[in-house]
Amino acid sequence: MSRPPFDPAADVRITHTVHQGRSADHSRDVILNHYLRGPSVGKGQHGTVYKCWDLAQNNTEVAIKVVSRHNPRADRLNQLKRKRIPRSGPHLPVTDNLGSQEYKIKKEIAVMKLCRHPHVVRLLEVIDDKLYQKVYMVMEFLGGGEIKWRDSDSNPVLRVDQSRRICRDVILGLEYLHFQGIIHRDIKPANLMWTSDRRTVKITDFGVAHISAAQRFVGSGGSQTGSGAARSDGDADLQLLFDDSELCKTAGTPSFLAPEVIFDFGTEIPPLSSSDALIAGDSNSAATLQAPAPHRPPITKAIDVWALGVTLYCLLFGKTPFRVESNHEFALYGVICTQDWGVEEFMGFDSIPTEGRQHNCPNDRPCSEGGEIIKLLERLLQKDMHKRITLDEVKVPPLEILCLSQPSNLLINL
Ligand SMILES: Nc1ncnc2c1ncn2[C@@H]1O[C@H](COP(=O)(O)OP(=O)(O)OP(=O)(O)O)[C@@H](O)[C@H]1O
Repeated sequence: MSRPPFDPAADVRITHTVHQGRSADHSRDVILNHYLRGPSVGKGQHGTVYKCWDLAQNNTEVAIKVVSRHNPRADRLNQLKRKRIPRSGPHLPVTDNLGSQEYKIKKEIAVMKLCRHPHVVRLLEVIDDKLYQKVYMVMEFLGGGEIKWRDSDSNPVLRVDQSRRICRDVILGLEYLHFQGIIHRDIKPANLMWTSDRRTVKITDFGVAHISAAQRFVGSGGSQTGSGAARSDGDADLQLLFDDSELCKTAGTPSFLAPEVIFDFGTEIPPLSSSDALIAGDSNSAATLQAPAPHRPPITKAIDVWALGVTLYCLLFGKTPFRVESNHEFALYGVICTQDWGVEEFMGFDSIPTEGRQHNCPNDRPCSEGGEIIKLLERLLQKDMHKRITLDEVKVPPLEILCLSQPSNLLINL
């Protein structure tokens, strides 16, 4: 078997013994095994994340996500949702049951255990507290926080070169995930975090990620569907945990969902109120609407490429490309599936001219910087997943607008 072109998967310690105590000094801080617990740095749907220090490793900073193995409230809600949502009919349920809390944690850990890459948050240890039914996920600490991309008036706060650099890091991380058969399913700025020195961006939050046996080890180019096969016992275990039919379920964040995920909303568009008309479109928008394909396209890693396009748009313009004025999710899905996106006159905090949509520069002559980026966006935000650019293609000149071949050298000061 040829060696994968990336580092081998991380060695993640699995610990079943748990000692919890208080530090001997006045602070009486909580100590869990050899980790000193600091302040909470975030709360997700399923757990709380704390900044901690690894006392056995020179007080290295780590982040520990604490999750309850069982979350009766979430499990009950899941059951209720399953009962209330009609199984037949033209639309997929918006909030599919992705399984019990325990199943979710198992999947998140299985995904993170496969990963060891400079642009993917690293899982270091899992502490399994059977007595108190808690799981502690010890990760590298990302002290720079989430990417901030807009101000309170939805104006961009990042320069174009900064946005390019962020996307470059995400592409390298995604390329690695996709090679492993991992589809992240929730790429968006909130799941991209800075290291403390703000030099590197890492992909985080594998809460809805999926490992597709069919798409494992097939590279990111060529066919987006792939045909990988299980290679080891470990792979066979992953196949048991991850069922590819789950990929059809709607998971992720509405504004970032690819048209193929919400395909049914493009075939039968819910009525839009006049206020829900596309508000992203402007005089520069290319008005051609793409008719949905007659059959549901497969759900592949191309959904992450679409979400990357939405993310790049957000960083450049301070807003999402598809928007409806009401908070109506179905209306938004209709717009994503059937409407085109528009661009403003300038992009980024440094106001680089976009020069509108549809740049037709000859292949031997590059467009302006803004023009090249819009060309890239056109190919990332391609509604037909078969025509959407692959990550391999993004790296080929002249599209190599994100300087993927160059070492990262841009320090972001925010
Ligand atoms: N490795 C990390 N280092 C520093 N802060 C982190 C790290 N991981 C998560 N956080 C912070 O903790 C917050 C909660 O993260 P978490 O993954 O639990 O929740 P989430 O992103 O809302 O996902 P979910 O919906 O799956 O619970 C994040 O928004 C982030 O601010």
